[in-house]
Amino acid sequence: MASESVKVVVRCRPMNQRERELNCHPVVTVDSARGQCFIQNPGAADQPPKQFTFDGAYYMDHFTEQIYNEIAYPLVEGVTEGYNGTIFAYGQTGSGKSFTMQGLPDPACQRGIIPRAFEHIFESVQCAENTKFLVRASYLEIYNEDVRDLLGTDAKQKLETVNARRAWSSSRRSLRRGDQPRSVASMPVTAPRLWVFLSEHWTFPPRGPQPAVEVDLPSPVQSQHACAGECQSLMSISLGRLLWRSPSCRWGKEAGKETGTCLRPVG
Ligand SMILES: Nc1ncnc2c1ncn2[C@@H]1O[C@H](COP(=O)(O)OP(=O)(O)OP(=O)(O)O)[C@@H](O)[C@H]1O
Repeated sequence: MASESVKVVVRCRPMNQRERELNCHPVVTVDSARGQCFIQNPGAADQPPKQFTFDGAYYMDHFTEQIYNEIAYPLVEGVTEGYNGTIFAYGQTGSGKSFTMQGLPDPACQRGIIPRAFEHIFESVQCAENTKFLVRASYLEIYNEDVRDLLGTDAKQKLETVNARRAWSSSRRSLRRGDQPRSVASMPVTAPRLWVFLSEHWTFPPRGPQPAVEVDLPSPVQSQHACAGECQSLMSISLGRLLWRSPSCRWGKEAGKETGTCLRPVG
């Protein structure tokens, strides 16, 4: 596969019962070795099929296991080394997004990408030496313009959204403040340098007087979270790759205590 940061793969699902009953004919063929997909116009069988090339192309007989190993595995490995990664499925309703992402428990080769990634991450955590990990999971749904926390106490409650201009000016302030205690020039050349994303989570404590900014360093950086009490993460923005770590690195623990990763916005 090419080494671009964004990779696109396509998966063609088998026809469903309705399509078979309607006597539909497949118009898609796939050349997996070349990552190519061909679509034949059924009304113009004499014309050559339209050809599309992707980073990967999978047909109806491919299993999610193979897709995980070829596409998701390297990305999840990167996450365990401190890189950010996202996998998302896109397609019209009924095209197989849930089938690929969540999958079936049985047969095992069709288990989805999400449970496979969880297993992969926790295996890596178990095998790691001299590194502490903090694994957090959130499960949000964005439906139309509404955001809901599916793991929240009331999964039907819509989360509050913030004015983007206000969020950005606060983010800049947070970045400037976070830059000050950051050691850059004094970093020993031999220090274990990791490219780490600084991601910012806007959080809204249900019972707190002020919103807190939580700066989260993804694994393998040891991270303690600033947010006191119950908070609901609304969005996560990757702002840059900023920090390094050594085994003795310590991060702030309490909200408002401005050490390490812990920040509070001025206004
Ligand atoms: N690769 C596949 N092999 C076998 N069956 C599949 C495959 N992909 C999808 N299906 C089946 O097709 C149907 C629709 O798939 P799925 O529910 O994953 O679609 P979806 O894109 O998540 O739809 P929606 O957007 O409506 O939630 C399901 O019955 C699923 O089992």
